[in-house]
Amino acid sequence: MKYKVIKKQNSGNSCVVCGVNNELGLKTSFYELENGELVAICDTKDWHQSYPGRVHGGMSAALLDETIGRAISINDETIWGVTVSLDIKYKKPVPTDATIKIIGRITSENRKLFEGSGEIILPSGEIAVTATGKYMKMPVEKITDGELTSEEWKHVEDKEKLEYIEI
Ligand SMILES: CCCCC/C=C\C/C=C\C/C=C\C/C=C\CCCC(=O)SCCNC(=O)CCNC(=O)[C@H](O)C(C)(C)COP(=O)(O)OP(=O)(O)OC[C@H]1O[C@@H](n2cnc3c(N)ncnc32)[C@H](O)[C@@H]1OP(=O)(O)O
Repeated sequence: MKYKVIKKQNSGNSCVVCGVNNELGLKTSFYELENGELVAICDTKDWHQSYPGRVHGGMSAALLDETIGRAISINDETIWGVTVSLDIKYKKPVPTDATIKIIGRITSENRKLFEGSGEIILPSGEIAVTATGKYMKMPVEKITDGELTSEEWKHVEDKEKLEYIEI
């Protein structure tokens, strides 16, 4: 199904998942959709492998962790969190040199914690990895011991603006 993109989220600078200046990272982009979910898109590379041709399970976990963790900011971009637990199920190999999508959503929230779920979707449309995660809400100044500078957290325009994403 095709969903309208409501907003592209900001990118980090050095983050292994979303950092635009991390040459070995996944350089993932995140889009808020009309259905209230977050979708991430990235190109897996040879240097993200465990076995040849297969993305390292830790990279898949990092992608799901960040996608679920970012989904909380769809309704309030001042909420940040740190992961307290993450449960991953690897159902199919994720190939290197592929464009993959990662979906994340929030399933529950209270004053201190939030929980969510997500999936990695292969180019074929098959679900390769699923996850559930729990996060503790924390002000960004407490997470980083620093300021949220425009270098560390910025809007990056796509070469071609994505209007819709097919999931
Ligand atoms: C400045 C620039 C920044 C720009 C950022 C750029 C790029 C970043 C990329 C993306 C950013 C966007 C969003 C991404 C979101 C997620 C992505 C990945 C996030 C991570 O990659 S993050 C790394 C891994 N993660 C950690 O690094 C956490 C390490 N850990 C701790 O730091 C502590 O563990 C802490 C603080 C969590 C708790 O410590 P604490 O001392 O406060 O804990 P304490 O025991 O006192 O618990 C207090 C109350 O929480 C309850 N509680 C605790 N744990 C619980 C659990 N598991 N389940 C249920 N309840 C729990 C207790 O029951 C108690 O409740 P009560 O008060 O009611 O008794």
